[in-house]
Amino acid sequence: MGISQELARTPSPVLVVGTGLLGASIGLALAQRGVDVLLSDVSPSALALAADYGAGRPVTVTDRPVLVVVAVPPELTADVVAEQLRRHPDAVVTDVASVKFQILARLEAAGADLDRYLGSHPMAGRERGGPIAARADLFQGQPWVIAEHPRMTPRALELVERVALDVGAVPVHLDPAEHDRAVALVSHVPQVVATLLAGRLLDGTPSQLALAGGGLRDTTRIAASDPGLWLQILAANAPAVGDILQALRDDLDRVLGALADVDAPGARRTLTEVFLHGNEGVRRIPGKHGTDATYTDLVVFVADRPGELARLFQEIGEIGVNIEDLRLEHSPRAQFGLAEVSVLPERAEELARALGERGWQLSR
Ligand SMILES: NC(=O)c1ccc[n+]([C@@H]2O[C@H](COP(=O)([O-])OP(=O)(O)OC[C@H]3O[C@@H](n4cnc5c(N)ncnc54)[C@H](O)[C@@H]3O)[C@@H](O)[C@H]2O)c1
Ligand SMILES: O=C(O)C(=O)C[C@]1(C(=O)O)C=C[C@@H](O)C=C1
Repeated sequence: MGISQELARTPSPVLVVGTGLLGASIGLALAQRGVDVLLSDVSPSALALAADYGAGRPVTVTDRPVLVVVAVPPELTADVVAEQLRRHPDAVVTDVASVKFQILARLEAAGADLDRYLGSHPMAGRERGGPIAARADLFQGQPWVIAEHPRMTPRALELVERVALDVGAVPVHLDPAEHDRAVALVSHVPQVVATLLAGRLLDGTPSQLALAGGGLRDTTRIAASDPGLWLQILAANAPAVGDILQALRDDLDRVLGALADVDAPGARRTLTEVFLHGNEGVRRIPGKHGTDATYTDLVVFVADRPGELARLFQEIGEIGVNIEDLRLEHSPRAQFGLAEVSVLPERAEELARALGERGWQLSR
């Protein structure tokens, strides 16, 4: 169901350049909120398909976007951003590429108008590209990194934050270099490891592979990702990814040493420690409460007024649902905060409905 126009914080029109998975998903989510979304792509079929799915309408020469969202492959991003800054001298331009430092450095070297550029990165995606894989709810409750830099204007920050919130994401503010180090750990190295692991399956016989279960599927889903995209991501973040892979190689060497003689003194302890570290690591993933308990997260908008959060908790109590976990996100310039409430999955729908009836706005 569409969401009414008044709810959109993002001003119209917004131009999305690159209508693949990310661009079409952003278009769908914004269009559902009533934003006038303009679309552009070098591929006529990607453009037509995104428009057919309802992600927006093809841009015309007379259109004057307030904001441009560049969603093209990483190695083209700096050039396309620079071109959009020139073409639309009054617009703020953002991009959604998976790496941030190199793009900013290239724009700076090219003398681009950095006041109106502010890079970003939604931490949500899929292993399949193209508008056919796009989803309006792709960004729900996911972090959306805003890669702040000293020259950006408050208006640029405000517009990018509004888009992130309108598509249901949670804005996170990070410096571009800090962003690249973080995603090396939580996204780029996991991709390399999943890819290497899946590559090993080439040695498996059909009867061996027929036994594949949930464990293998959980650890290899992203190995189906686009090699071209990932080549560009790794090339732009090579040192940070390399550092973590070196540490991983040391870990593998320890496991290999223990496996070479499992009866040697210390070998079993080494293997146990590897597993205990893994248990500890998985518990550190926010929203992932160990391996034996899963909750459903609801993201509720909370007005920036005294007592609002207390009222939310009280009403959830009245509805009779227990809060299992809670995360708060409040951006200094926004007039509201986001409360991410984790509840038992079987109670989530009932809670969402009851909160909606009581006038709370949920990000979905
Ligand atoms: N795939 C993910 O999971 C994911 C997640 C977060 C961010 N990103 C980032 O989003 C960006 C887009 O990735 P995607 O997965 O949507 O890729 P995609 O291949 O699905 O879409 C990219 C689109 O850009 C178009 N394009 C290429 N060059 C262009 C140009 N010069 N002008 C206009 N359009 C052009 C292509 O025709 C294609 O339709 C990348 O920078 C990627 O790093 C991807
Ligand atoms: O879930 C997936 O399929 C993804 O590939 C998403 C994922 C990630 O690693 O989390 C991949 C790359 C993007 O830059 C952001 C998100």
